[in-house]
Amino acid sequence: MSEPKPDTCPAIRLRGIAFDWKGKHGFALDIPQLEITIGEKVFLSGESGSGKSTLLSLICGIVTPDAGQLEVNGTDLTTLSARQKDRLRADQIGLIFQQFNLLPYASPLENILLPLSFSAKRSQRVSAPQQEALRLCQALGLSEAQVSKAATSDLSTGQQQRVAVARALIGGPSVVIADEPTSALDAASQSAFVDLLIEQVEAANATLLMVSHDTRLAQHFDRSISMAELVQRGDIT
Ligand SMILES: Nc1ncnc2c1ncn2[C@@H]1O[C@H](COP(=O)(O)OP(=O)(O)OP(=O)(O)O)[C@@H](O)[C@H]1O
Repeated sequence: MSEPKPDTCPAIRLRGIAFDWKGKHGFALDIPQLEITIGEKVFLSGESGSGKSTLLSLICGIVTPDAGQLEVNGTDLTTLSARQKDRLRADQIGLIFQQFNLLPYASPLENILLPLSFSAKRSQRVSAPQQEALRLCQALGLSEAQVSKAATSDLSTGQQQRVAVARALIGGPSVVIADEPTSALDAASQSAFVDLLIEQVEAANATLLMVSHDTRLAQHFDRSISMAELVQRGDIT
């Protein structure tokens, strides 16, 4: 179930998605269609509160649509149990959060290796985990001394962001989802960080969907879409 299908199906495919956060003033999201092909790097923008994070949560299987189809590598998440969705997410999706969600008192290396303990599939793809973590860190501009620090909270914001990327990429997930990963960085570092992220996503042959408010970053991507476009007329690939 949780192995990517080897054919030409899109990495992400949504059809007729309807979702609302239940409650008195529940926010509703309707997305006629969205298709992201394997290896594509897509930039997603939208006003605050337009539903970007909600859409990412749907794609990751964290929340379930009320209607429609939502496929990741050809598997329709709406047909899976909660446990199967957790497995698919652990095996196939690398996540980078706005606030990094790193364990502050664990070392950077321990943080990076964490996804391997949640996914046998990702673990199997890495024969020497420590070396692979160091290789990723080196590619992302983190020195061995920085990665070897006792606590991740001892690193700078930019360094922690790189740790978060290495954690998302380890074990070769086929899809990388990044929610405002540059918001804690200064303007000068943002562009360089996105270049680095894209370079590593390409090296891993992964698909990238990144959310940001900063539309200047869109130029680094294969395609840029906005929530307004998605919701009003659907996404045409
Ligand atoms: N867990 C939740 N429960 C109820 N409502 C929620 C929840 N998460 C988000 N919402 C609501 O859904 C709407 C869209 O929020 P979402 O975080 O998806 O937007 P966003 O475009 O990512 O915003 P921002 O750019 O400010 O992060 C908001 O009205 C928000 O209050």
